[in-house]
Amino acid sequence: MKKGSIRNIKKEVLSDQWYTLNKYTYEYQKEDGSWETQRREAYDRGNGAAILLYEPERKTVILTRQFRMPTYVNQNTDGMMIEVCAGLLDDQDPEGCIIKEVEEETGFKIDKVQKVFEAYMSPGSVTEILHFFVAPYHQSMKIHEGGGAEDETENIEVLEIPFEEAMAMIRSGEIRDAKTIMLLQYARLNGLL
Ligand SMILES: Nc1nc2c(ncn2[C@@H]2O[C@H](COP(=O)(O)OP(=O)(O)O[C@H]3O[C@H](CO)[C@@H](O)[C@H](O)[C@@H]3O)[C@@H](O)[C@H]2O)c(=O)[nH]1
Ligand SMILES: [Mg+2]
Repeated sequence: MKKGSIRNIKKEVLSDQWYTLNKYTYEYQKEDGSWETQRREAYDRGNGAAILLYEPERKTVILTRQFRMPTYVNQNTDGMMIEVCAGLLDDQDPEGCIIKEVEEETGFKIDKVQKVFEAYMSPGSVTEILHFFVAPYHQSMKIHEGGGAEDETENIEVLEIPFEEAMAMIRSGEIRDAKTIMLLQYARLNGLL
């Protein structure tokens, strides 16, 4: 039977600039009960929240387009990514965070969101848990242009796209952000649109 317990955990900070890269050394108990020493690096940038805004009558969704440097250095020619609205929690609760993030990034003022699931997005290397939400929107909720917080260099473009077109963009590879694919597929599976 798998034991899977660990002991003697030691943490070493490798980098602590914008976010934190830690290296953990620990003993891991194997199936036969013996202990082996393992080393793993874990990138800690806190937890996050993401949301699909959808308009049931017009069958559209709100997505964002922004430059993502880590993708630019790995096969994404112009570094631009089409994503659902998302942000880091900092010290907020996931629901409060996503409502604020929606207003900053998309310019929509919403007050009700539905949590649909949460997920570790890259469990071998990143500590983050991402909280996933959906919420209907309407043009009357638009209070400004969006684009990201004034003090952050986000330069976010807000897109309103027919749901079917967004699904086709997954197939064509124009959308290849995991959280966005997960929420669009949730919408399809649950008949939101
Ligand atoms: N100066 C500086 N700024 C940074 C750095 N890394 C990120 N930023 C800035 O930090 C801000 C974070 O913006 P949020 O909207 O809060 O987060 P996010 O980057 O959109 O994160 C969302 O997407 C991620 C990628 O899918 C998710 O990992 C995350 O949970 C969240 O959903 C952005 O303005 C970004 O440019 C850095 O190394 N240096
Ligand atoms: Mg964001």
